[in-house]
Amino acid sequence: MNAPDKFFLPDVQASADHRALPIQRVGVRGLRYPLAIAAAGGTVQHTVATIEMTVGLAADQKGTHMSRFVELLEAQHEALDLAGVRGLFADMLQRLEASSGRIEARFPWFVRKQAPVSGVASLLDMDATVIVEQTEGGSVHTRLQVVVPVTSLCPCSKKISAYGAHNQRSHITLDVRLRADMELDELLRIAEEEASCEVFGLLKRADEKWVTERAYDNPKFVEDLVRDIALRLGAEPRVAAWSVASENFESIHNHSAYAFIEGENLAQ
Ligand SMILES: Nc1nc2c(ncn2[C@@H]2O[C@H](COP(=O)(O)OP(=O)(O)OP(=O)(O)O)[C@@H](O)[C@H]2O)c(=O)[nH]1
Repeated sequence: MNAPDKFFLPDVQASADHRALPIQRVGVRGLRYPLAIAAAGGTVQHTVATIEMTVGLAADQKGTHMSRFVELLEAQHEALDLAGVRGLFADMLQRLEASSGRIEARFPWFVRKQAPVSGVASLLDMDATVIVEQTEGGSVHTRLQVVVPVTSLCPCSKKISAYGAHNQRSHITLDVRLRADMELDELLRIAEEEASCEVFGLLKRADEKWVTERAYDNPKFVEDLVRDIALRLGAEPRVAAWSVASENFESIHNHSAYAFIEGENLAQ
């Protein structure tokens, strides 16, 4: 079927608007697309991202040209590192004739880990989000967000009990605005190192003994988790601003313990 001749189709989006109201963000969201992510060591991980791409719209313009966001993704054939996402962002502003915008790509990220005693390898999955944004007149910011699963063991329960201590899985969300690029795996390691213990996809009995005893030796409140990770991010020169949230899925309640902390790193 021949596409109708565009010369006879009015371009409503390009028409004028008279309400004197600029729009900060307009575009597409909930767009699921396969993405190739360039990771450390030259590896490439293929995943599926849920994408939001928006731009600012001037007060005198009726609509943005939404087809162009998807055209940009269609034209993306190289694996993306953070510089690549910033390049896609610059192309978006240019293609949509905009001076502000935001790209957010949320995707599952897999890390291959070795069990602590047996050394058996397996994958750990976590949620990751990359955001590149520029507000009107502002500079381009790159943000990473990861949700890391860890074990937390309660210091109070350990202190007051004759034996044992309640412990549970926790989700720790690290959100960093970068001065210089970091790898997702670096943020994962910071969260795991400050937890009672890290978690693994595959553990043999010798490993299970190791993780059980390590958690017991590293009791952490939800407050400890966010403060200890905040100290690490606060000391990281590649981070300009950060927030840490921990949700502990308490094994003694039908609700979670939760803490959130945020801060900025003064430029060195
Ligand atoms: N701005 C805007 N566009 C919409 C809306 N609803 C649907 N559309 C999109 O309008 C698109 C078509 O408009 P454009 O992207 O401008 O398409 P086009 O004019 O043929 O392409 P260009 O010549 O590149 O502008 C479709 O892909 C729809 O997804 C809306 O609420 N606002």
